[in-house]
Amino acid sequence: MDASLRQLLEKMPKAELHMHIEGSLEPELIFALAERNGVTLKYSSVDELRRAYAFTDLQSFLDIYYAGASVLLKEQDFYDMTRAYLGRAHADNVRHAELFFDPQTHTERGVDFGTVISGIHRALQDAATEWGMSGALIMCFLRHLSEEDAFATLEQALPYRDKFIGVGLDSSERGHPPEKFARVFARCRELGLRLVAHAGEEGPPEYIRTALDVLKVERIDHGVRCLEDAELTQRLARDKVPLTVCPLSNVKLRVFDRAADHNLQRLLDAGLTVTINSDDPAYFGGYVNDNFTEMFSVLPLDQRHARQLARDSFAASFLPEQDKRRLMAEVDAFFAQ
Ligand code: HPA
Ligand SMILES: [Zn+2]
Repeated sequence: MDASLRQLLEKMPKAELHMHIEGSLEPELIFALAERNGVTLKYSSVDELRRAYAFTDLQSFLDIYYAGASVLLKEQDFYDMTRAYLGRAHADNVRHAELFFDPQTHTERGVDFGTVISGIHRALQDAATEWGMSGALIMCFLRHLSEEDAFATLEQALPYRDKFIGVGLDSSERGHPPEKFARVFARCRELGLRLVAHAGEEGPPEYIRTALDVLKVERIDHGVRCLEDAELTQRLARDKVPLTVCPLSNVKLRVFDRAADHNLQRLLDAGLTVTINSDDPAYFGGYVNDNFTEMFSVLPLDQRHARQLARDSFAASFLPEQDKRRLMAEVDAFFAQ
């Protein structure tokens, strides 16, 4: 890729819409927090932990990801983790970040819901004050757990309703179809929450369809397997349902064998609204700009694609309309230079 295209990708204003905050925990921070909190890890060093990041599928990643999150106990731990991510995102010129968090990973270990959300939220407030970066939180339900568990989590979340804008669905996809959470999502909808779900990452296109029809989600996280179903692809294009695509994640979790095999270009050619995101940057080998530069290095994408991806990152966000328009105008001004 030529240097000027790389510069554009790195410097253009962008939003990140698919990032699990627990997936931003770098091994160094995991060890620092383990020491601070007296938590014993299965790994004896940062290097040994990093060497364990050789995943074969989604589940092999999730096992290590949940183990890493076990060092998070105090409000300050959640703050420090989020602060570190936002600093990296700011350096990548992320102007708006919608972050997933997994409360059940923490409440299961006896950490209070309020501790989790308060620490993450305080870091977002500081990033807004210091860097003018906006942010929002999306609470994810772990789909390998029960509907009852999800309802209990929603109850715990309600006193903090002002601190998150929506809900999502993550963790082990296969065998846990969206309809398992139909009633929880219906309740969240009544509460005025924004709705998203992971679908069509490892799971079949059918899960994308039921996420739309049964859960009534507004965006699909990943969704890359939609291309296996022509009618579904047409529907996604026609209805402008955004897909939050995470290229390095897809390669690390073997959804595609190599970056060059990624279907990003075909998704764009099909007229879909696509955004590029980092998913779990500490585990998958890069932050959002690394995802952009990798895809533009191996696929025949050009400056027009870059502009479209930047614009659509704001268009697909849950920002108020006037903020979307302002940020998309900034993208246009940036590319007009
Ligand atoms: O990519 C993912 N898929 C499902 N669950 C997850 N939880 C963190 N990252 C992911
Ligand atoms: Zn994800």
